[in-house]
Amino acid sequence: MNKQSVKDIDVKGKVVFCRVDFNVPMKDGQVTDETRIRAALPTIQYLSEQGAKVVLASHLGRPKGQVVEELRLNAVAEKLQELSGKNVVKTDEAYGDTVKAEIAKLEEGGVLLLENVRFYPGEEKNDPELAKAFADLADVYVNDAFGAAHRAHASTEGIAKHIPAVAGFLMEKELEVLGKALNNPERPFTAIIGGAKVKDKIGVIDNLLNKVDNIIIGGGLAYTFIKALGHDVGKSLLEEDKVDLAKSFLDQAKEKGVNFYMPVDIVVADDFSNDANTQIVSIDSIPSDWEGLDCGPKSREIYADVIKNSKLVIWNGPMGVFELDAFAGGTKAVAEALAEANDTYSVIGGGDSAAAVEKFNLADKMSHISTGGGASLEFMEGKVLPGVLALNDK
Ligand SMILES: Nc1ncnc2c1ncn2[C@@H]1O[C@H](COP(=O)(O)OP(=O)(O)OP(=O)(O)O)[C@@H](O)[C@H]1O
Ligand SMILES: O=C(O)[C@H](O)COP(=O)(O)O
Repeated sequence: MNKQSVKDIDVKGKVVFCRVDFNVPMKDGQVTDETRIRAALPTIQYLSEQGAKVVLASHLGRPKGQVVEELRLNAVAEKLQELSGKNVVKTDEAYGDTVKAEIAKLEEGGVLLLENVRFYPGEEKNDPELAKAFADLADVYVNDAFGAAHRAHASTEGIAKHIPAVAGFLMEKELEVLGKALNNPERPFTAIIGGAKVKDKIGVIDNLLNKVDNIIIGGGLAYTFIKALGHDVGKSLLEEDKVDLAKSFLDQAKEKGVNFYMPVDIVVADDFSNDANTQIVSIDSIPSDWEGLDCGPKSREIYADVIKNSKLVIWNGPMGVFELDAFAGGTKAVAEALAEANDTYSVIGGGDSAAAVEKFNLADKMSHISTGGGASLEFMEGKVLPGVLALNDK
């Protein structure tokens, strides 16, 4: 990496604004997967041991510039305290005089977590004033939020214009491992894209079509493609205004010789719950009152075959609503195929995909579990991540 890291600077006695990605899955106010918090610990511990005053900043969810009570970082602070064994001070704001006063009370090695930075409209707009307000809290900026490095926001990019800016250990490790896989990828190279953030992910496919040999589409994303083939999708997740784009991807895949795999059968349900009535239907027979929540057994077999014949697989986004056992089969089948494919280098990206692999106890069978979802995808597409670009060169 040609960017400076925490090892290149002296942080003793300095206030370090450390951007982390604590955008973790939550349920009923509790953190349900702590992978991203654990992943940030080496940098936090190091800064603390070096005598820095560690001010952590993160987003959680998409509160769209407003305070959303359920998206406060209090539960995250508690989890961090438990995992790090350090007292973690939590502020209810992310900048300003009250925060400054709390930072002034921190001892060397102390750790403080700011409130969700996305409670402020300026964060996602990369507002220079907000970036300056963040910078005013600290002497040094450390970016360890690989998962948010594809966003040019005030706490991931703007702040780096004001104070010395370096990478944390997690950021370094992610760039190194993913960079190795990407430069000269082993082939066949397969991308598996699923999940629910259709708008985010559909654009990524455009670039991947120039890189990979196989694309597997699953999860909520699949229905926009099923619609593009001219089939009705009932009540399934659908991004109507992306149907034409999906169509064009199918054409491009043909032109470029990329094998494009979509579900051939679907588990549909009459309700979004474990107790729903379900049936397995082919993609041209989704009943109008039902919604597709998982891929069916035939699709799973096809996907497993492609995976086992690949040398490099990147996987982002679950194949179905894996949180509900009734719709976890497709995601589990993909995870198992990856676990069994000994000759395949597997890169898992995305909070939910990582959580799924954990849930099936297969995490240690994967080659690399990235803490980045969209970030790992954009990196693998070959894009320069703004959060990385903004850091000081070596
Ligand atoms: N068919 C479907 N209908 C509705 N939701 C689905 C469907 N399939 C999967 N999902 C949901 O998609 C969610 C995950 O989507 P998401 O795009 O956030 O993936 P991710 O792996 O977390 O990636 P990222 O970190 O980039 O967000 C899960 O909560 C899952 O229940
Ligand atoms: O979960 C992620 O991929 C990162 O935390 C970024 O979140 P975002 O997609 O809401 O920007």
